[in-house]
Amino acid sequence: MDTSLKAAAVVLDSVSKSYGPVEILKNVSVSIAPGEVVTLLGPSGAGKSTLLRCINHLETISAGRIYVHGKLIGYREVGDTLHELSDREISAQRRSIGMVFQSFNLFRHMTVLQNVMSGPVHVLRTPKVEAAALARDLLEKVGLPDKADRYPSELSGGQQQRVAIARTLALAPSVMLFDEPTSALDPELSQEVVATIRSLAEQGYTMLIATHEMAIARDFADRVIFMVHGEVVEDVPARSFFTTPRHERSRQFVARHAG
Ligand SMILES: Nc1ncnc2c1ncn2[C@@H]1O[C@H](COP(=O)(O)OP(=O)(O)OP(=O)(O)O)[C@@H](O)[C@H]1O
Repeated sequence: MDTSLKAAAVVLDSVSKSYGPVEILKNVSVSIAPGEVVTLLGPSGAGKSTLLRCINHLETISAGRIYVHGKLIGYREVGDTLHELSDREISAQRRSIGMVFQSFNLFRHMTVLQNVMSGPVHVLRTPKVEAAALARDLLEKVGLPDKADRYPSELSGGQQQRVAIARTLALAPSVMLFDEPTSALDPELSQEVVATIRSLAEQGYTMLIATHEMAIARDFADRVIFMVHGEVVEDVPARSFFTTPRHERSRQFVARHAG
């Protein structure tokens, strides 16, 4: 394995993904360094969600390789042959990759605290007292220290998404993937979630964020990867994507979304 591959947090090496005859990701190669914050932009249907879902093996890729911190995702390589990992091994890999979804996915029958501690207790077998202390720290981190005993239905959408972020952090992921984390929220609540993501960025988390929220891309992301029809059209520092987009499609996208 070459050293750049080992040093990167996430590597997609010539990844393709098809559903039947339709190619959704086309030969995508991307590398993300530890601590980097990368936004994935592109029109609806570009393949952003699919790309994120391939990284934690929620989707099986059709060709190429994906590595997270040097570990091949979903497979074991023996010579030139790939052998699929067992469900157990795949679950273990997923644990190190946090994913935050558009729809929060909280357990409705559990309190906020129980939601955040559920991963450590059930997945990592952390003792409950320790898991509760960790969960309280994380609720503090996402700005919700006073909501521990509430149920998700008692919170705003923005607060629920911040609980979902705390729950993902509870498994101490080495990489965080966000799939449209603000698109179910109205603009004011989106801003709370953006502020939480910004604070994680400042703390050095490695993050790949598919979003239509330009504030994330423009204000604190390091890089923008712009996709159209399953292909990476631009992979550039965030600032230059907005000031000097290179491709016609990027120019149109910036004009439409970034005012
Ligand atoms: N399970 C599936 N079977 C067949 N086609 C699929 C499946 N999942 C996604 N697709 C197709 O793959 C393409 C990319 O979808 P994807 O959700 O990854 O795009 P996206 O860039 O995230 O879009 P959006 O911004 O609207 O969320 C779309 O044309 C979609 O219809």
